[in-house]
Amino acid sequence: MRTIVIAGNWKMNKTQAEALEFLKGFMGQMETAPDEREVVLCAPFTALSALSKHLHGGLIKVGAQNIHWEDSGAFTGEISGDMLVELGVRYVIVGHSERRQYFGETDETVNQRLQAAQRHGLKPILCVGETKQQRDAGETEAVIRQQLSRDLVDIDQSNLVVAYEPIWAIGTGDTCEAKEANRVIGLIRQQLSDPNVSIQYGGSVKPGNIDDIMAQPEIDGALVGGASLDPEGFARIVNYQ
Ligand SMILES: O=C(CO)COP(=O)(O)O
Repeated sequence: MRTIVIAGNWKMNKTQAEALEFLKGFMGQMETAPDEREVVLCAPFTALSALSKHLHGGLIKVGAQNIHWEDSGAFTGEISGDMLVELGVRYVIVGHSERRQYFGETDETVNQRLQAAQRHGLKPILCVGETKQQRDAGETEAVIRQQLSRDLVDIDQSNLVVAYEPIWAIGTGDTCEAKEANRVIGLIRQQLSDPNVSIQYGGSVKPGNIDDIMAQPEIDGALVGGASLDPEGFARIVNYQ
């Protein structure tokens, strides 16, 4: 059975105080959320502890945005699996295009981070997707095939979420057409050995397009950036029809 997973990626937004303020608005609107939808808030490291305390193991899960592959050591600025687990974290985003683009993340380090997440019992959300240039050159399928084949070496697919995030659709308002996202996600599914992996779409998901996206048969959820910062908007996304 494929689980529906709707995750907010707050990126480098919200102080601890702002995260708690968000929860106040968000929780009030979540009472009617269908039980079978997994809802995750992927917050900055500094807000994880406060979020976990307020959510104490309820319907909404806490996620991080990165994890180092070693358990400890001389890795200035990094964070380990043990540190995340201690804070009540359940999910972790790995290989987001912003980390690949700005922080030198490679398929090899993405694979190592995925392995570390699984070793610590965290569910990784692996992000894959093509640039505009690659799409225009007709390379979408090849790029994604290569990312998956390298990122997923020795990864247990029964504890994994994949997010298809076309880079040209991130933060641009230029959402990938729902049918096209469905097509690419279908291709991603063909490359996975476990048919039950949840595959999300990410890239300019908004309250106004979530219903269309979630109506697609291959799409099992969404990874939401900007629109997850607003409690009412994100509640509307979680409560898609
Ligand atoms: O990068 C994203 C989620 O990880 C998508 O961001 P936006 O929803 O702001 O386009």
